[in-house]
Amino acid sequence: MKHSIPTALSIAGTDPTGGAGIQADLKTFQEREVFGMSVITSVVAQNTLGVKSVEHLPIPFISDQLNCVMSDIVPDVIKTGMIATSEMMELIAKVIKNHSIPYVIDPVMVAKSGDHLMDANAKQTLVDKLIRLAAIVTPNIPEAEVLLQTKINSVEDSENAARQIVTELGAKAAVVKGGHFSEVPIDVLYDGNSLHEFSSIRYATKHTHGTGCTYSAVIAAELAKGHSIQESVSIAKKFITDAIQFSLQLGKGNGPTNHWGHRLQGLPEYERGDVTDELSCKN
Ligand SMILES: Nc1ncnc2c1ncn2[C@@H]1O[C@H](COP(=O)(O)OP(=O)(O)OP(=O)(O)O)[C@@H](O)[C@H]1O
Ligand SMILES: Cc1ncc(CO)c(N)n1
Repeated sequence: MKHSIPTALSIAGTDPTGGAGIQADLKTFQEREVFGMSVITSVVAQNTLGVKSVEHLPIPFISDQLNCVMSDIVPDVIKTGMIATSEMMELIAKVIKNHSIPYVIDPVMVAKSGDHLMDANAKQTLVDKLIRLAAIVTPNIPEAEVLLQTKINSVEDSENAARQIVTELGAKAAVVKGGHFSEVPIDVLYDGNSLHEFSSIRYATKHTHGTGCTYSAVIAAELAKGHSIQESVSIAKKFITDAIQFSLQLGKGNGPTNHWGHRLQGLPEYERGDVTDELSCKN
């Protein structure tokens, strides 16, 4: 049954400080006016400084969570973030195959703090079992390098990588994010037909914890509304740029982005609350 409002399911790990993982996804879905749901794969004790410890939930319990959602409110889109083990990936692949729902993969491997969030041997399972089911895959540069066993040093390399994730690994589309480039953060999308570039200015800020989660959650939300891949990525790029620009200055390390930053664009400074405009900030 088609719902009256768009719905999105995030399957991912947690961030108790609220900037990444499931928490970032739900905040983003809400900002995009999509009803957000979540299935937790791993509970992560982390903050803006790093990861302290991780508890993977048992496979039968992840399966129960998935069944509860899928048997009751079938989402218009499914997004996965942190999936740490091959067993979790195999379970999720089965669920995705049983439904024809657009599937967004953020292939989370390593947190900004450098902590590993995916088992080394699960990387091959990701390629073998999940990538081919994706409507779009959203790797950052190090993740695209792992997926393709190649080096990415330029926008041209990103273009080749995005194309290869589609033609060789079987996803319908791929966007290679440019956050790890040292200069302009250019994201490169290959939608199965052509290449598209999305760029913004680079903010000299350390508050980029959860940018990838937030960005892919916007793409998922827009796909749930029926937008095209190209429109969805374009909206995601604007949303994340605003979220980085209007930083909250929270935490002792790499702080979270501002999920309501898009609402502050154009408002006079005195109406923005306690946020920092990274454009006028001397870092
Ligand atoms: N300093 C910055 N200024 C402007 N845009 C940025 C900056 N850093 C990242 N971005 C943009 O944010 C989005 C997410 O990219 P990024 O490469 O940071 O993802 P990520 O590494 O997966 O993030 P995370 O692992 O923290 O969730 C992309 O659109 C990227 O271009
Ligand atoms: C749970 C989780 N997912 C993704 C990331 C990457 O930002 C993170 N730090 N934590």
